[in-house]
Amino acid sequence: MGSITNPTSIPQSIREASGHLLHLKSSPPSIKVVPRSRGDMRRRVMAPEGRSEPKLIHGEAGYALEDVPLLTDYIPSLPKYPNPLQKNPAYSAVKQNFVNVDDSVAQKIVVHKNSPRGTHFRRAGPREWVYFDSDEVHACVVTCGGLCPGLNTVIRELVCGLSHMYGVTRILGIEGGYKGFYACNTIPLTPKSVNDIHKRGGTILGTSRGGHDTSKIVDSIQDRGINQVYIIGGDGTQKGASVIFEEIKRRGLKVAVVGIPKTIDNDIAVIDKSFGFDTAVEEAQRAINAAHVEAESVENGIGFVKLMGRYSGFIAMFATLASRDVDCCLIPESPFYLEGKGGLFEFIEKRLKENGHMVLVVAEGAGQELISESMRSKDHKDASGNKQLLDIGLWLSEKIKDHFSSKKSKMSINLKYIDPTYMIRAIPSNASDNVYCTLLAHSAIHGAMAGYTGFTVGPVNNRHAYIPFYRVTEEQNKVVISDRMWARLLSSTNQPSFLTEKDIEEANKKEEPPAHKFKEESHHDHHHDVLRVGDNGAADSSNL
Ligand SMILES: Nc1ncnc2c1ncn2[C@@H]1O[C@H](COP(=O)(O)OP(=O)(O)OP(=O)(O)O)[C@@H](O)[C@H]1O
Ligand SMILES: O=P(O)(O)OC[C@H]1O[C@](O)(CO)[C@@H](O)[C@@H]1O
Ligand SMILES: [Mg+2]
Repeated sequence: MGSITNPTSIPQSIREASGHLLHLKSSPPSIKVVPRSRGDMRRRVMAPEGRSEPKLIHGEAGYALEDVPLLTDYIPSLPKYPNPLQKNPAYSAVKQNFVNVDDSVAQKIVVHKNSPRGTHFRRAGPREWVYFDSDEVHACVVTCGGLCPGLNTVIRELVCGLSHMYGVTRILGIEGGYKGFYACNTIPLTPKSVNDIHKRGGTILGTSRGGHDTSKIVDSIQDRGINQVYIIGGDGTQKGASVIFEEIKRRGLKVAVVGIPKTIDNDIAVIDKSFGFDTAVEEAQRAINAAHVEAESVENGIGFVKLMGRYSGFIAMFATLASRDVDCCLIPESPFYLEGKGGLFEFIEKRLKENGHMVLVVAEGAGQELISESMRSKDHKDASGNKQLLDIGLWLSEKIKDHFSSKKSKMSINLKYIDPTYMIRAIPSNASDNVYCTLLAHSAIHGAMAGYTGFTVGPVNNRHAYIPFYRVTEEQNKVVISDRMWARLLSSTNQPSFLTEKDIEEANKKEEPPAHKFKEESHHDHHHDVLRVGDNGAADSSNL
């Protein structure tokens, strides 16, 4: 048995700092330094109205812990219990059952001799003491937003993990997303009922956009006596979870609110990558292969594939990098133009002359400004307030066809358009995503049992961590076109960047860190912050 420390015995400096921060009322400016005590530098970041103050603990050499709330922050005298994992046969041979209470995960792993240690998050994992007796737990699981491979695996692993690790018997599935709390049925979930759901795509609970009525949701949680809420969803869902946490805290309820990040677009900030992303990239290969076969079988064939990616072009970028058959990849983050020197039409003509065929991949959010210019369309939104995109695939296919069939062009082309967008997210998750989903679910459960709340769980540099909601909702994860990963794509496809000097300037400006981030970390390698897949984790762009 390893380091056994009471989870409430957070070091004095940390407890003082957290307590101090929690009780201060906000006022300008956005960052304030509170008095230092021996080597412990504490800095306070103001929260928007209605949101809890962040729990920030600063230590030596620029160390910063962005901690997550504990139920005991607002319910001080909660009883605690020894973690039942100590007696669990599955864990009997484990050398260190519990993570050290001081363990934290560094957000940046590429450092220089004199660079500050930077932001850290609390490491996920089981704690020696828990704040829920197993019989007392009444958990619920809800899935919100769009589909993503692996949703059913996470549901399964939450149910089996709660049951097998902590002996929990009362777990409720909320049907139909957030509005299901007050407008749909619930279903009891047991290890038996979820046994083989991971083999199916979609979510057995159903999902929805919109319908986030905080009071009704929290009323429902309170009325049903639910005390652990597991919320699986994307950036919008995590914002919703944050509001639910605040309301639960305001009412003083002993309810842990845990977010599990889900997004096929990989647009959630801080975490290495989202579950289902690898599966989606793999499935996209089938469409790209088909496009390639079609294109190379005819004269001047163009295989054109549209993939998902509303604001972030990760699926298109990674599907392109994985495939090697793609001649040009267009993503929302990188502007492009059609006509004239250096434009897309000129490149298509050149590539067709060289190779006789080509494959084009476009993320659905790419080139939206070009379409809206030409169509003068209205801004349509979905039920969650997300912008409804114009179909770049159909629009661009027509534009390419029109261009090459015009009198000006001396080349006739044969374009085949493939739109597999929903097919890549409606499938079950692959093996590695399944394992990832298990770790996410287990980390989420350990956190809730240990009394942590108001957090999203996820891997940061390959270590699972508890991340405060505000950190995953304040910005979206996007492909950074001034990073070397995008350069790798450009050199792999050998396509033009379509960027003007002005675009490059804009791209660099967009990398400015949010205003509240600490000075210590803002002056260096910020780009590592933004491109997790391929930048921060296993495939660190600067190491390849
Ligand atoms: N700012 C917000 N505050 C409260 N609830 C929100 C907010 N934004 C979104 N939600 C709620 O979260 C749920 C899911 O949001 P959304 O449809 O944007 O999907 P998502 O979670 O971002 O997933 P994805 O985009 O990956 O499909 C919806 O029920 C929506 O009402
Ligand atoms: O049609 P739906 O279900 O609203 O989902 C489409 C959107 O969901 C996502 O998969 C995730 O946000 C986007 O890529 C896509 O634009
Ligand atoms: Mg979203």
